[in-house]
Amino acid sequence: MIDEAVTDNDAWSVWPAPAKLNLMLRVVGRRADGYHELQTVFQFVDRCDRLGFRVREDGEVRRDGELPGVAAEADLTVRAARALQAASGCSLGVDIRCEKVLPMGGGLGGGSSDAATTLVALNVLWGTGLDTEALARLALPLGADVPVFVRGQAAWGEGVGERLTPVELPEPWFLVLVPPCSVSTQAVFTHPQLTRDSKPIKLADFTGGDVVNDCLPVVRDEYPAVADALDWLSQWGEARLTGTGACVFAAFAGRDQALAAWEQRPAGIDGFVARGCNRSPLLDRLTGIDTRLSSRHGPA
Ligand SMILES: C[C@@](CO)(OP(=O)(O)O)[C@H](O)COP(=O)(O)OP(=O)(O)OC[C@H]1O[C@@H](n2ccc(N)nc2=O)[C@H](O)[C@@H]1O
Ligand SMILES: Nc1ncnc2c1ncn2[C@@H]1O[C@H](COP(=O)(O)OP(=O)(O)O)[C@@H](O)[C@H]1O
Repeated sequence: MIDEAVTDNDAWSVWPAPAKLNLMLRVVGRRADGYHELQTVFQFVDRCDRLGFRVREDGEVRRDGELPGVAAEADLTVRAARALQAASGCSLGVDIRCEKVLPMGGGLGGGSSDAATTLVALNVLWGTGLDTEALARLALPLGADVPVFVRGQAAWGEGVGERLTPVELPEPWFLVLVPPCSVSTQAVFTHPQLTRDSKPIKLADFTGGDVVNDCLPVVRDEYPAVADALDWLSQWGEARLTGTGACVFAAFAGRDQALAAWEQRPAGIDGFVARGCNRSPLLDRLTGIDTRLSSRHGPA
């Protein structure tokens, strides 16, 4: 986290890195390499980390500021910048600032989104000119969720999340709760009780109401704070887990209803209200249509 707010000016170019929600998640198999085959639906929300980039002539990639628990060399923004340099032969470098808004390890994909925004923004700022397919190929080794952020469209995802089919979904308001615990993705996927053989479904089953997250029973059992958040949220509608958690969410028809529920939250729980978006704020930034961020920036 950096003290100085990231602001657009002559030197720094500022780009959003939105969160995602997994509106459902089925674990339908396990590959030889231990990774799990999933079916999931990704939708973005207009709650974003903010990344600042300042191009350097000397080819160095540097993180400007600290991110607690993440060394600069392990930072997905730094790794993404290096991957783009290597793939394109670009001799330029960059300073990268990250104003962290999204909780880390919460199933909102903040780190993956930061990586994707770095690829998309530097492709413009460095003039490397890779097309979306090439950027998505660079994205996958950085993390299973990075390609969907590069493409920037709500999607039906299969495989480990790399086989993506764009979908048009309702765009409700969400109340997202951030329970005071961190869930390890790896721990959930290696848990002996995890269901790994769910029957694959079709998109129509999801739109018809099949919104199960197969990770939920394991996460509920292991993390009482997540169970409490789900129980509280379920008074307002279907309470769901995003990814492997820890964040949970429920959909509301309007912002006011979501905010009214938020006002009544139990003590000691963090969270926010945000709008679901089929088109990511990153894609809007890329095409210069930046209206969603300014008009829809979620409260709380
Ligand atoms: C589950 C999902 C759903 O969107 O979200 P999160 O809860 O992490 O946000 C993702 O597939 C997570 O993607 P991502 O967070 O990029 O995972 P990675 O860093 O690639 O993997 C972390 C670890 O989880 C396990 N893993 C991950 C994805 C997968 N399909 N099968 C797995 O078995 C592997 O042990 C891997 O070492
Ligand atoms: N720029 C970054 N922002 C957040 N996390 C990062 C970043 N770079 C590396 N990481 C690592 O990635 C992990 C997963 O982060 P994140 O994508 O936010 O959560 P999740 O995968 O649960 O949605 C973090 O715990 C952190 O160790």
